[in-house]
Amino acid sequence: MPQRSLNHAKLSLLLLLFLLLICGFLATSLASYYASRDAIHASIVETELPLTSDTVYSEIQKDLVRPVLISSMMSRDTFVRDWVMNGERDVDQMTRYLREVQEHYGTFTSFFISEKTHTYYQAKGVLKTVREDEPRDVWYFRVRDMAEPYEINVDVDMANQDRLTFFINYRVLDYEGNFLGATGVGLTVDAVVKLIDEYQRKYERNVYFVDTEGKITLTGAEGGPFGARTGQSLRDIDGLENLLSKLPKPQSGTYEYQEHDRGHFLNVRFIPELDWYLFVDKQDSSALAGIRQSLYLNMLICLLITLVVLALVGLLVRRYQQDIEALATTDMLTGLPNRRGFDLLAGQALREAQRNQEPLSALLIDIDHFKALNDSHGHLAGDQVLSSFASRLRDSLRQSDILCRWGGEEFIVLLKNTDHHAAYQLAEKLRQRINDSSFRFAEAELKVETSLGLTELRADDTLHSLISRADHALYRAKQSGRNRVCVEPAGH
Ligand SMILES: Nc1nc2c(ncn2[C@@H]2O[C@H](COP(=O)(O)OP(=O)(O)OP(=O)(O)O)[C@@H](O)[C@H]2O)c(=O)[nH]1
Repeated sequence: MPQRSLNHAKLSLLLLLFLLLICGFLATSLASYYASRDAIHASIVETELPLTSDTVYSEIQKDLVRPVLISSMMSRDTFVRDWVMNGERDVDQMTRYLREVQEHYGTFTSFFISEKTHTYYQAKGVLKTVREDEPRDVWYFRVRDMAEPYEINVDVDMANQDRLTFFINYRVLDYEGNFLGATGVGLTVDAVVKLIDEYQRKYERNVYFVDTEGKITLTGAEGGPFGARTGQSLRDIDGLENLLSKLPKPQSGTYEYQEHDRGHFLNVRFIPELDWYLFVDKQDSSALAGIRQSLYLNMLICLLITLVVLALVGLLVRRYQQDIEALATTDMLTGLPNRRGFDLLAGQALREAQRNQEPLSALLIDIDHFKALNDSHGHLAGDQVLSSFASRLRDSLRQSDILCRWGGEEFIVLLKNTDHHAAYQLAEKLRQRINDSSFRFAEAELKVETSLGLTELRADDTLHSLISRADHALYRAKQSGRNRVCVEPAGH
């Protein structure tokens, strides 16, 4: 096969291998990436987010249970009821009572509002008188009319610089069940804010509360989604269009939405005690960054493995190619180049000699009566003689000379930088040396003689014309009695 199509086949093989490996690696990497992505996605949507939401919810409930118990106890306290029924005479007694509750239980505020006088008592004394037409006092009249024993209300506390406070408003009844007023304690939302901050930090997600109208009611210290503040409506937050198209009004459930280019997972849960929704929001980049990174690492490793495999296969193919080429150009018996090998070497030697105008001689050497040697001593003996004969020729020549087995018992030598005079001397020396030596096979000492045909390269010679002249010289040597060197002059 010509060299070009060999190279082409080699390139095609490497390319095919590259495509196969890359496609295989890509397919497995992407399949495992998508499988892990789906698993992470499912675990976030089905487990993680609802779990965080449950945890925050139960923490809030826990924080609210204690004040509910304290308020319940206050509403059943006989001192409170007796004091009201006795005409609310000594304000200090009530103030002291409320102060005791506040200090002992560590609440933020404690209060009692009398139905009879509409007086608002708290730990520091009388705060004010509640009025039905005062929006801030609406809560009291709501509690008065409600059927349930208590409510949890999130409101600003007027007694404490209007700080956002959880109020437990308990109805107080006399021994016959008549409404006497409302009592209870208030807690600031600081504890809940801390809790939100802790969850946000720990789980890398955004936690905030939204009322039924979509207004943000409570966030961590750093604000709600994209730094939004309490009181801001979700509708006014840039980037939430996609969420609002899915969730125009807060509603419990799990949602996915895009904010600019980033994907989000969102869990919404209604908290009946507060009439608020708890939003737990996780950005998918933080969730999926890890597996995306391992996908890139995977692909890099695959690419490296592919390149290493290709390099190894390339090397192997080259080695095999070289071995095959060597086999195709070498004679197995003598280890000399064969005719094909000779053509490759001789062409270049001829071109060099002609270009540099240097002399070059061709010498054809043929063992005389080799058939007879084969016939009388066997083919193995013939082989042995051929192999040893080749070695002796090689030992008698220079490294730069080109020696090949021309076929059968015939050898050819190209003597570089050698004119026919010098070549003749060398040919004679070779012939003589062969004559004087013998070849050992088994117990026998075999002797052979050689005929040699010699010619010198002409400027217009081709390899073919050069060898033809040498062959002609050899023919003459054979014809004129063998065991001699004949020269074919370059002019013929
Ligand atoms: N043992 C052996 N014999 C070979 C090999 N190659 C060719 N021969 C034999 O060499 C012999 C060459 O015979 P011929 O071409 O008649 O030449 P010759 O007997 O040397 O006679 P002249 O060349 O005229 O002196 C043939 O019998 C071939 O079979 C080989 O690799 N090993």
